[in-house]
Amino acid sequence: MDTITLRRPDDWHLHLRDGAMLAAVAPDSARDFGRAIIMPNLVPPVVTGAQAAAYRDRIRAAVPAADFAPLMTLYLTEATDPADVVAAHAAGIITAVKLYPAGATTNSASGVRDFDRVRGVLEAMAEAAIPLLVHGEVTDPDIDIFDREAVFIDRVLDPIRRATPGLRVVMEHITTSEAVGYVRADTSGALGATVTVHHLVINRNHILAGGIRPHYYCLPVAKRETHRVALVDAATSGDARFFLGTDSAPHVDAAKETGCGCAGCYTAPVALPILAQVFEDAGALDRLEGFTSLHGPAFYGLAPNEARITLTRAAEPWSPHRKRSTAGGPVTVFDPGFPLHWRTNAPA
Ligand SMILES: NC(=O)N[C@@H](CC(=O)O)C(=O)O
Ligand SMILES: [Zn+2]
Ligand SMILES: [Zn+2]
Repeated sequence: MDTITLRRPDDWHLHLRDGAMLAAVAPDSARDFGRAIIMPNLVPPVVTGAQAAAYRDRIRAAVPAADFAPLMTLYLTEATDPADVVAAHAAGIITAVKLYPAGATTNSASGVRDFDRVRGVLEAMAEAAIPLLVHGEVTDPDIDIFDREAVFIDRVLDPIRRATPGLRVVMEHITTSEAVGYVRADTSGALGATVTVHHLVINRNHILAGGIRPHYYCLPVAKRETHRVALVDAATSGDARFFLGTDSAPHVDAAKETGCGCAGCYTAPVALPILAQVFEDAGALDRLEGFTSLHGPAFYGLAPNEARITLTRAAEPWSPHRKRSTAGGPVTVFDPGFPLHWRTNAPA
């Protein structure tokens, strides 16, 4: 039996939803993670500091607060008031601001259409060192869905960064070798990227070959195998610009297994066991702690967690719960397609 002990991980991209779904899923993240960047794409979205504070309090009420800290974000719209963003950050209510191109993903209808209209907010954020977190896909219907991330980098992200010197940016849930290359080529020190668990494990064949598998459908959609390999290489390289953001995104089965299914994979309950296997297979278990627990805090200017978590590898695989039950119906837990030998010490 092997064990590894890590500083308690953080999740730098997490969807906890609200209400009954929040109550059902928040404990899964709080068990293994010390902090999480909470995505603001509720319906309606979290757009003001006051709304972020209220949502933070609902999250705190849903989990035993002692060892889980929600780090809140605001959803950037063309009507966002720079002064509200700066004040919410100064008051410690928010950690970052999230940019969704309008229509790019789940609950993104209020996102940005005309990037010139958020220029003032972005400049205020650069000034106050507030990170911009980016869902990096163009929404132009003429652009093939598998190309939307790469095109976003050229058409949107790079121009925004050039126009806003000093702006700290996290490319969220990267899925392509182009994104890995863009981060690696950066010399500003102001660019990072989160990598999900599922994008380290699946490629587009998992979604489409041999039958359509809605629980592997997420956005950005998984790409071909060469891109998955590039992501594993980035995550296991020790490069501190890459860190874990699970993008754990629960939807009830009824919303996934339907004629027009929602995007999102629910990975929180199995994220660390899967990651340990990915890093072991890459011969990089010694770099797991950097990816899960050190690089993210460093980018955000925070100390790593003091608490530790132990992962144990047993010869016999264990079987995670396949469903998380919620008041709205069951949510399917992500299946990596390989046996899980690693397990966290926290109660399952
Ligand atoms: N990743 C997803 O496929 N879905 C996320 C939204 C997002 O992160 O883009 C969700 O909120 O369900
Ligand atoms: Zn997204
Ligand atoms: Zn997300």
